[in-house]
Amino acid sequence: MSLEVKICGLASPNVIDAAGKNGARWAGFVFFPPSPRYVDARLAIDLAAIARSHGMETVGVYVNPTDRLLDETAPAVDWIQLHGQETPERAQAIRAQSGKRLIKALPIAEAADVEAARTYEAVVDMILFDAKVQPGTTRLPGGNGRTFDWTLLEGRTPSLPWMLSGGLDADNLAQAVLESGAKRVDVSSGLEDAPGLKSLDKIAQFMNHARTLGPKEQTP
Ligand SMILES: O=C(O)c1ccccc1N[C@@H]1O[C@H](COP(=O)(O)O)[C@@H](O)[C@H]1O
Repeated sequence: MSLEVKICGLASPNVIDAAGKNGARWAGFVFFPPSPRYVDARLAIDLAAIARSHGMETVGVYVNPTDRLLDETAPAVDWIQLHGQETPERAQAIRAQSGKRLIKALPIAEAADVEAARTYEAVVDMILFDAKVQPGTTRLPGGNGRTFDWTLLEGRTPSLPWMLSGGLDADNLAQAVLESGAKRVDVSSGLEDAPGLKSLDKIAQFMNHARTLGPKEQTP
């Protein structure tokens, strides 16, 4: 079993085919309109059918979502990734209402940021450690291609499954896994030729590297 990979910001059938054929576990759809990777509910439902036909699980990426958005996109989504300022209470309510598995993204710049994972341990199924962005430098809380100091995760990771993201690509993947100890990774802009435009070659190259890394058994 190689490293488990989520490829995020998928918006067309050929890219989903490439992710599936190359062995990605998760296909991510971004439901945040300012993103160049945004897809609406209707498109996501069609794309989810393709992803599932490859055996992939689907992840909806949300930033402080309304209940209405969660309901509209529900058929496309196996996992909900919360990438905004959702509190543990809000995460718990979304999990109870949707019946789906939850991923909470946490922005990381220093050791104290990693500790925030503890407050979500009882209410989500997975933590995603992503790079913290400086306020005012981008409209997006994720998908910015920025890395953080991966050694910050050493000895501080939560008891529940967690995933690493933030600026990963084929060139830095091995180092990121070595320094962080990640068994699961999430990648988006590092597989693009332009914002929102995934490269089939970059997907294949990244997945080739991922196959040489990671744990020997599948995780929950
Ligand atoms: O990709 C986006 O546009 C996006 C928008 C809003 C919230 C999250 C988003 N993407 C997530 O950001 C991380 C890191 O992405 P990258 O590899 O640094 O480009 C990843 O979890 C995406 O799911």
